[in-house]
Amino acid sequence: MARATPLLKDELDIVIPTIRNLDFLEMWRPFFQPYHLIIVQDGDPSKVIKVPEGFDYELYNRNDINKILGPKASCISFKDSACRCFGYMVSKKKYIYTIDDDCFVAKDPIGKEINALEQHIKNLLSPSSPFFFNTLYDPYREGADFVRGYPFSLREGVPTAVSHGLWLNIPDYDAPTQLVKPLERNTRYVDAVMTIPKGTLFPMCGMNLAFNRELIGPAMYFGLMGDGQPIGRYDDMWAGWCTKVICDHLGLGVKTGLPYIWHSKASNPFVNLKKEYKGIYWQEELIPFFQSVALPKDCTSVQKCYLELSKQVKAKLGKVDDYFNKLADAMITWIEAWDELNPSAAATTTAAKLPHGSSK
Ligand SMILES: O=c1ccn([C@@H]2O[C@H](COP(=O)(O)OP(=O)(O)O[C@H]3O[C@@H](CO)[C@H](O)[C@H]3O)[C@@H](O)[C@H]2O)c(=O)[nH]1
Ligand SMILES: [Mn+2]
Repeated sequence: MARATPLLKDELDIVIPTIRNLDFLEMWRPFFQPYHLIIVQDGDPSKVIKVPEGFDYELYNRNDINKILGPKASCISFKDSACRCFGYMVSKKKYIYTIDDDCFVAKDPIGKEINALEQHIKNLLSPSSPFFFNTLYDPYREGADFVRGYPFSLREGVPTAVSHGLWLNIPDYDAPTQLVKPLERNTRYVDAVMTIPKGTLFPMCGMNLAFNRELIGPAMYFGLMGDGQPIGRYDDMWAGWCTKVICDHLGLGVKTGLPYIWHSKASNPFVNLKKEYKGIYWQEELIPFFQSVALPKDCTSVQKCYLELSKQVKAKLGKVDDYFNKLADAMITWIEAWDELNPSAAATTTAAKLPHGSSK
């Protein structure tokens, strides 16, 4: 029987930020080989990154990024995994999956290898239900449905923009938690996918993440981190907070849960603490800011939402630290660069029809 064409084979790019050889791909070969990879090489551009034979990929190092973006390259972080967002920008595909190079194929409770990419695709291709919580989790999953009392007017759901996967073994803990619980491993496999309700923020981890680039790509800017910046390991968090408020505004869904990957390497908690510590107290001001963000009705595209967000970041967070003035400017540069590299798609995302006529 002819082998079925892998789902979204020509509509999805896999983006990998890296500072090392990509031997980890050997384990993913059965699942990733049919797909195009975009490798964003961080750090020393003269280092040669070895990619296993048989993968179709494009690789960008810092020299390439500077050449392609010119002065706008200033918005792409250096010496931090945040550089991965350059891969989102240069991709021409509808979907993105991004994974770290210390993430491997996990096994489910019956020992079956998990095709994380396949599960993310299922998550992205089925609707989300942000306006009313379904207690039986994902109602669109085989063998589940909406439970009694769930309004029929809401059962159509909304388009899914983001699929946030999880991790067995090394959990994505912040440095203080890592220091207090150095031996803790995540062994709990929760067989669930759920939509994060509208109005609720979440800590988006970039390790095992997929999204619909056409719906939400311009919001997936992994904020300025690494070399020359006062903070690290908040790039994905920043992108997640911006993405969620924009998804809520445009009536798009964000899911979390399956699939799991096996996260193999715990990074150094002391190095992590140095990177994170400002973020640990800044976020006590950032979260109330994002919770109070109101985007005007005329923000009908991701780009317009993002530029409005940048304005509010500068106005309300610039006083927290000058870093946020820089970040607000970098957010604008990111959109300019995005639209330069993606002219046809620029400013096209329109607000999905909100059920119940609900609006901001
Ligand atoms: O300077 C760098 C360092 C690393 N990378 C690449 O980025 C990912 C993640 O690196 P690593 O696994 O060492 O980091 P973690 O502490 O486990 O995870 C952090 O990364 C983010 C999640 O993706 C988040 O901030 C933390 O969870 C690997 O692919 C490295 O090769 C890099 O590009 N530049
Ligand atoms: Mn890691």
